[in-house]
Amino acid sequence: MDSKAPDGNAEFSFASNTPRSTGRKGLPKIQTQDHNKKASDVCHDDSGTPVKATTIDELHSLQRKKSAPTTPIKGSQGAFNAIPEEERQKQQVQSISASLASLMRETGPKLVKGDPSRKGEGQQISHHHHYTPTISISDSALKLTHYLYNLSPAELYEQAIKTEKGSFIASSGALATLSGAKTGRSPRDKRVVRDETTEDDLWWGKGSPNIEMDEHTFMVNRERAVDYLNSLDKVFVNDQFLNWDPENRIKVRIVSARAYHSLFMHNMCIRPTPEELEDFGTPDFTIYNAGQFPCNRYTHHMTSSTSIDINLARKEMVILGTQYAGEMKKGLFGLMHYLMPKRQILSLHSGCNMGKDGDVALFFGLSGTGKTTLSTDHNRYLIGDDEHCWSENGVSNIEGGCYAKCIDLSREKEPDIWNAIKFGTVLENVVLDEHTREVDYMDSSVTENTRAAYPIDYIPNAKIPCVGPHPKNIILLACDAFGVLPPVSKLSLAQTMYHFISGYTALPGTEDGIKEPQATFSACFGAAFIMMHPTRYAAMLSEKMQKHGATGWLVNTGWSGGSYGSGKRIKLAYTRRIIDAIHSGSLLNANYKKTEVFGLEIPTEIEGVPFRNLGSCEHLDRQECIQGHPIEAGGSFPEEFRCVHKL
Ligand SMILES: Nc1ncnc2c1ncn2[C@@H]1O[C@H](COP(=O)(O)OP(=O)(O)OP(=O)(O)O)[C@@H](O)[C@H]1O
Ligand SMILES: O=C([O-])CC(=O)C(=O)O
Ligand SMILES: [Ca+2]
Ligand SMILES: [Mn+2]
Repeated sequence: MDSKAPDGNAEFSFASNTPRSTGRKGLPKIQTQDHNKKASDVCHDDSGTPVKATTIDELHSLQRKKSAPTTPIKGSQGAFNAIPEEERQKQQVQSISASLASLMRETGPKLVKGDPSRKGEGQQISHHHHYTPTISISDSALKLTHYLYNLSPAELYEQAIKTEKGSFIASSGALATLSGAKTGRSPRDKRVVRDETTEDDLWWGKGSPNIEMDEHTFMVNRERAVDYLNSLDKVFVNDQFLNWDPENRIKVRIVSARAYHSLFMHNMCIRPTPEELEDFGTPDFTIYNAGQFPCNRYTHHMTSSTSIDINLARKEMVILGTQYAGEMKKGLFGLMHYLMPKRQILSLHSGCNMGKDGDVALFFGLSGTGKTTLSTDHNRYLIGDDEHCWSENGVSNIEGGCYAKCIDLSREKEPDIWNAIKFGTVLENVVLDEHTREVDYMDSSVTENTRAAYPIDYIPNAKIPCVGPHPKNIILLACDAFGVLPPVSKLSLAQTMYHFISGYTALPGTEDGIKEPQATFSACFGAAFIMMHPTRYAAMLSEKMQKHGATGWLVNTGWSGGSYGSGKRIKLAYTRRIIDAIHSGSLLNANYKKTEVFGLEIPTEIEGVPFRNLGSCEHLDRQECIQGHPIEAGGSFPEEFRCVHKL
């Protein structure tokens, strides 16, 4: 990465990276009529060229074209140290066998690549083993496990629809699916192995998100997950990357039972090119997702049927008893919160975008405060919506996709997210019309925490590769249901650190079982994911902000001047204008006054934001109060209306 301004710098130049935003010149015209065609050429049912197949099976085999290799197969090109395709397949089977091996038994698993229901359709059966579907083998040592490796979205759709109840193709083309009983993360069931490696490095005890577990218990759960996965007909394997910073890229393998999980991770992690996949080798970290299978409550430490276990020494994570896909995403984020600070790189629960002049903004905030919504800005380049690293070289996205909340989603307010919900996108726990398969985003019958997971390039102005220079603005988002915080305030470095460490928000949570708004203080705006003590991250943030001259802001995306129940949430359109004024630099130069309560610097006015005293609820518009309070005639600003809400 390079931290220079975009002018003339390929790394940050947009023209080559965003062809979608430019005009589509030079596309061939579609021929709708062939004027040379004579009337006698008109096709009749029996006059077409017959299909080149004599049986139905042959016809079906014609339907599937063999993908041309995207890179020449090196072996056949006579390259020197190239591995022949057959050898590469053998290595892949060995690598995945090693991942799925029981640590207690000497035999197995016996792996076969391909779909068990499509025997003979071009699947590669590993040497010696032959699938014998007529014999039902109960002995795990003899049973074969099929694995489906880095399937494409289309293949994963088919798998999901064939075998996972609750999978539907929504009218938009997205794959609608259910995550089962858990529709949010389970932070009370997130455990981390405490051993010599982690004893001193990690944050333990009161306030820490890391519930400790011992190595032995981890192995019990690991074995349980591996046995479960091997007992299935087939498992999905994804080999992918984390972190767009090439120097700090992490290789991850996800072994899962559901096509939904495989597609989710396909979208959320960085997708390797075929060339990169050839050299993938051994993963740096492996997730075993056996979420349909519970943990055993007789097992030490288990307090429910759910356990999400991280073992940093073994570089493994085991998921039992929850199918909520966000556990995988956030489990890997936890890993980055451990690995990156060890390399002096700050990991951040933040969104990130960049203006046309290369000015980068970070958006911190707890779940639901607006990181995804506000970083997805049609006038700026999206670097990422949720997880980033800030290194000596600048910022890089950890992920390859976005995970947007979609409750009450509308095309008008969030057009880019709306348009990203199309073929390939996973739509979790939404409600759809049983006939038209149209999604009702207002419907929270399954959960308030409905989600869409899509590859970042589904956003037209995504910045690929997802890296950028050092941030200029650090925007702390708080969704304040109590209406205490002003809509925006400028922070000193000390105030930024104070708010970063306390991480205040009050909104309906993502986490399982929390539905009513409640005040939350979550260190680093993501205490559930940090691994070390919050001051460690805060110190790095402070140091980086000082070094690169970044300005801190506190933006309230919730209620202001009146609490939840007595008004409405601040309109997204107004929040966007506040954010625009931060990006443009106009807010930096505005007039400020200090509030008595927090000593916060509050701008006296913001262009396009119809309220005058930003610290109280005299917030008026020509037509309405920003918070939806009733208005009456006779106010002094802007002309004649006044909000009647009394503080
Ligand atoms: N004034 C506002 N500012 C930002 N978001 C708002 C505002 N009013 C309503 N919203 C809604 O709040 C939600 C913010 O969710 P968003 O997905 O951006 O959260 P997030 O911070 O990315 O959370 P997570 O970390 O869980 O992904 C969206 O549904 C958005 O439409
Ligand atoms: O992890 C999830 O479920 C969604 C998310 O981004 C968060 O909660 O911060
Ligand atoms: Ca988000
Ligand atoms: Mn998040």
